[in-house]
Amino acid sequence: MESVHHVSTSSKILFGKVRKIVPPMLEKFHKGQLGRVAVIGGCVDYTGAPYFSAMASAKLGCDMSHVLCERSAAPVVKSYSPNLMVHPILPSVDTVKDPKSIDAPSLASPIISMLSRLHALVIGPGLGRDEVTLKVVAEVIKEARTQSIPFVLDADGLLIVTEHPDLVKGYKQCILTPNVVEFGRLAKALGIKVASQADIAKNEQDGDKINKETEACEQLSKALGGVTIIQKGSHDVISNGAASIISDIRGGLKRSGGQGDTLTGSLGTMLAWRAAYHARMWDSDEKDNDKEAENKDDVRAELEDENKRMSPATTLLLAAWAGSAITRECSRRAFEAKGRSMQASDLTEEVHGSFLRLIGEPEASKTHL
Ligand SMILES: NC(=O)C1=CN([C@@H]2O[C@H](COP(=O)(O)OP(=O)(O)OC[C@H]3O[C@@H](n4cnc5c(N)ncnc54)[C@H](O)[C@@H]3O)[C@@H](O)[C@H]2O)[C@@H](O)CC1
Ligand SMILES: Nc1ncnc2c1ncn2[C@@H]1O[C@H](COP(=O)(O)OP(=O)(O)OP(=O)(O)O)[C@@H](O)[C@H]1O
Ligand SMILES: [Mg+2]
Repeated sequence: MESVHHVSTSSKILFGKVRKIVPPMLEKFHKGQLGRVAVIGGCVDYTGAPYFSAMASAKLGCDMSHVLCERSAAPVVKSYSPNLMVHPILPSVDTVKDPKSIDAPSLASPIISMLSRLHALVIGPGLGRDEVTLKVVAEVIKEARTQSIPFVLDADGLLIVTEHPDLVKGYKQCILTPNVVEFGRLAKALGIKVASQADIAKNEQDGDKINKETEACEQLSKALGGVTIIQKGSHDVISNGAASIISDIRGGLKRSGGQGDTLTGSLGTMLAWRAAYHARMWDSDEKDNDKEAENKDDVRAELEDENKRMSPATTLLLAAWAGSAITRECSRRAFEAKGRSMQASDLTEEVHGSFLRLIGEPEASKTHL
């Protein structure tokens, strides 16, 4: 199919480039430099999702993991792990005086005041659909964008985009992670006609199926002004509208809920590391490259040259691909150990092993281990 823009670089080469954006572990670094990530989510109904996301982020290797959740969820999430910093600062209809006339920017201010100290946000795991919460989170998204803080949007966070696409339109520091149903909702909201996954599966051969799905993902990304999207499924399609990468690392066969949370947490840490790479936090052997990748040939050229520094457009796609690959490997390993009894928490325990197997420590770390 002519109209899709696949970058079909091998996984081995991609993992080599992922290693370039993983900060080495050096004695000179202080607490926080390997990543300060906050998950915004957790409400009366869902406490597992923000926990799985924040733990994946921590176990992949960020230094500080925060959860910003609704008041009723906080003691529960805290009880799962003392490693997480849990802040009960997300308002809901139950915690404001008059839910019909709220001052959303002022309710959002405790969260907004934390933003400058964070490297990345994951918005949506277990957020719920409380009308007050969603209005406040929309304010946080606006401010995060103003401050150029990268974020991942998932689950109920995607509902905010479905209702207000302008919040993210054209923002080049975010990743949307819709499942099949969420992708359909987003496409409908943006007036894009896409064949349903069921129709694609019924009518197309494997190669055509991937092309059709990629075409849909590229269209949605373009409609959102080039936002990076991971369309989750039997393989994950990752696109920024101009270039697309397929993640087809083998996963497990159990489809228990909550696996998407390992993905969002991993992405949070990858985004924090990507920011450190672009801030040149450590010495690199890559040659400077001032050009921003604009199309699939530029992206491929940056990915396939071991010694060339990558531009932010390429590292965003690569971070998305790495998060997807790690999650699928976690699922494969957890499924191998647990079979049909596998649960989301089993993926959490596989994050570090998956990182080591797929990516491995950067060279500079090795001398210190
Ligand atoms: N332990 C937890 O706290 C969990 C909380 N979760 C939260 O639950 C809330 C709702 O998430 P949902 O994902 O249920 O979203 P929705 O409430 O939008 O439901 C999506 C529905 O689509 C179905 N579906 C998914 N993939 C499909 C496919 N390929 N083909 C056909 N149907 C498919 C699912 O079974 C689900 O019923 C979110 O806030 C989410 O973060 C989930 O992440 C699961 C784990
Ligand atoms: N058929 C499949 N084969 C292999 N991996 C899959 C398959 N379907 C989904 N996955 C993987 O599982 C992870 C979660 O995707 P899924 O579609 O279950 O998201 P979700 O519905 O948002 O999950 P959650 O229950 O966490 O909200 C992704 O990393 C995806 O690659
Ligand atoms: Mg989900």
